[in-house]
Amino acid sequence: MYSSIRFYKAAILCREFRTFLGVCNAHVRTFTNVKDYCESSEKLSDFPNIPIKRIRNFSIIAHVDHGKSTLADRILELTGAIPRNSASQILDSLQVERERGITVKAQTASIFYTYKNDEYLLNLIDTPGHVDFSNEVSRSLEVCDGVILLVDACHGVQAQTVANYYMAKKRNLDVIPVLNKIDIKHANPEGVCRDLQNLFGINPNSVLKISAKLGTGVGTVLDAVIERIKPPDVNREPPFRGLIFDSWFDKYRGALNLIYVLNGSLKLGQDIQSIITKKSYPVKGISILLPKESKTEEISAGQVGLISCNMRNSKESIIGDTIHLKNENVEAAVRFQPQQPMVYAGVYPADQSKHVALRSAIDKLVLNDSAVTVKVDSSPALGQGWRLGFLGLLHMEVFCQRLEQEHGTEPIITAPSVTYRIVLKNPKLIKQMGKETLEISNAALFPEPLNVKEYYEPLVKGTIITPTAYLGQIISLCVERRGIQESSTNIDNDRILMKYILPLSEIILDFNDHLKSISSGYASFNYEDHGYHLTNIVRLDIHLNGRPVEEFCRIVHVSKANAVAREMVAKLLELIPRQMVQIAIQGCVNGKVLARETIKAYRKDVTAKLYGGDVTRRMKLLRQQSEGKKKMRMFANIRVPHETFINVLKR
Ligand SMILES: Nc1nc2c(ncn2[C@@H]2O[C@H](COP(=O)(O)OP(=O)(O)OP(=O)(O)O)[C@@H](O)[C@H]2O)c(=O)[nH]1
Repeated sequence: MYSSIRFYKAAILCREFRTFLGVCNAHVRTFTNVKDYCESSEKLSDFPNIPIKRIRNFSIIAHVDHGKSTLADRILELTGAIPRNSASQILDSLQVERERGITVKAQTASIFYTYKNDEYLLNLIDTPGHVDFSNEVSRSLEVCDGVILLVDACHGVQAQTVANYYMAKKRNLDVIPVLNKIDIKHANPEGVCRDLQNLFGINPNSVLKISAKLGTGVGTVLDAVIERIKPPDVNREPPFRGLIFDSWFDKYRGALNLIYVLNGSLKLGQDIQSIITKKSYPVKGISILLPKESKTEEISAGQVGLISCNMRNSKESIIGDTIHLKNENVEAAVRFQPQQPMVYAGVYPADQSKHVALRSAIDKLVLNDSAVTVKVDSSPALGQGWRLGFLGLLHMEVFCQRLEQEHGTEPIITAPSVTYRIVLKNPKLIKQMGKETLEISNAALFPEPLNVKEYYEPLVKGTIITPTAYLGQIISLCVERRGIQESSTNIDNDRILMKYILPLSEIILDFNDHLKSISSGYASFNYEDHGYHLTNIVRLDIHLNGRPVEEFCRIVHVSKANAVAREMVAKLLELIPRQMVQIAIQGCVNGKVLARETIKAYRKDVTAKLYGGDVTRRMKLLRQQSEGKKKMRMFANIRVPHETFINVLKR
């Protein structure tokens, strides 16, 4: 059976060539038409029989912009999965990824590669680099046996390189160190190799040097994947067991589940059951992502396939769930450790009549972004909505952008906040709440200070890697953000790695942006959870014409209340457009006004039609106008543009 794969290949093969620059033992083909390749039923009919020892499952991990998606493109081209000179960043298929030029979703592609005359199936996962999407990386690593650790040969080891390396090592994955961008003139491969040796003990001789942009050495990377990454440790014997590691919603087929087969095999038409929900479904379709979806009849252990099974309710598809054949007993695969959200924000429909549509959009999107948590919430000003938990501000922005772009909704997003722990002292309130410690992320629910015994805030352990030239400014930034230095290590003569304990609330909004701007883009930052710590916080209210606007209120550290109040009021002055009434913007803590600005009303020239000098008439008209405005102010419905809610929070 397996030999027919080769027969098929011979038929559609345009040409075989050796990698044009790398040292490569492999035979690599290109195809004239990617459709031929993807839609060959003959090839895919033999797919389940590919021996386990000829399968490799691997991810490309790296710091932001070190070239993961570019390398994925070159690998797909080299193996003939996509035609040469296809659109770039083929696996970054979301509109938000193309617009922002970043990967936000891990993407899988199954590719075929011939190495020393043997056919191999490689399952490649391109992962995001930004810390806000590290959930995607850790989820992807659960179904991999090895990783390509890509490092930019100009910028060297960065904060996410360190985090990703340890994430891979913790899972006992084989690591292939690869230096990218060696085509750039000031690349310093030797220096970066030394850093890899100093930091991780990586032998410089094992480091591959490539240019993903030009394709230089990409063949050697594929050879190393086969030589250095172990085949999957799975079993083809029944019973069938599969792990759902990604899912998304298709309007015709319902929830689609990307599964990694751990045991046995799964055939079209069989009935599968979820270990968590106990619900069962007939398998309506099985496809392989080549990267285009290509139908097959069966997949077996070690392989990755997309299953459609008429799962209409997106909540039934759970990342980390184990599926098995109906009425069979299997053990659950190890569940992914869900990452705890770091930032919370309220999401409301701009128009309450769109509530159902927004709820359905959120449900569908959460299916594709399992790191987001959803709780029902309501606000007097914005009506019924939800409180969503995100891994960071960029994650929140991307999610909201996807809600708009992919689902045509227009949500209002409230101030993002971290979760504070508040220990109450008022016995009546404790009884009413049913607990002594409250977890509060919504400033609107902040209890009266006289009822509170202690406040706690979340901390993170941050890793900063920077050239020593920017050290002074970076230390000042960390001090300003209430950071405490834990350690500092020289990576080499020019670069330093520092560990800081920082309050999460001080870094979620713009810490990274500031760090980048003061270091001309050279410093990098990564963080991990570091528990809760005693603190002193207050609720800062923003009043518009004397009325508190709940969506703007924030929990701030006492030492920052004055500065934040002034800053927010000044920002709102810029962001709220002038209107027919005068608008007073005030920042208040416990009823005390800390800052105030006024937006002047438009002054319609009611005297325009008066020609000449009738002063008394002119004054009368102006008086009438001002009386009218007083009335308007009382009923004034101040128009605050949507983006103000997010923009006001960026420093
Ligand atoms: N000169 C040069 N540029 C490269 C090379 N590889 C990637 N780039 C460029 O580096 C930039 C970032 O590349 P991406 O592939 O988007 O990086 P990424 O790691 O996938 O980025 P994220 O997914 O956002 O983390 C792009 O402008 C690429 O064209 C290379 O080998 N040489």
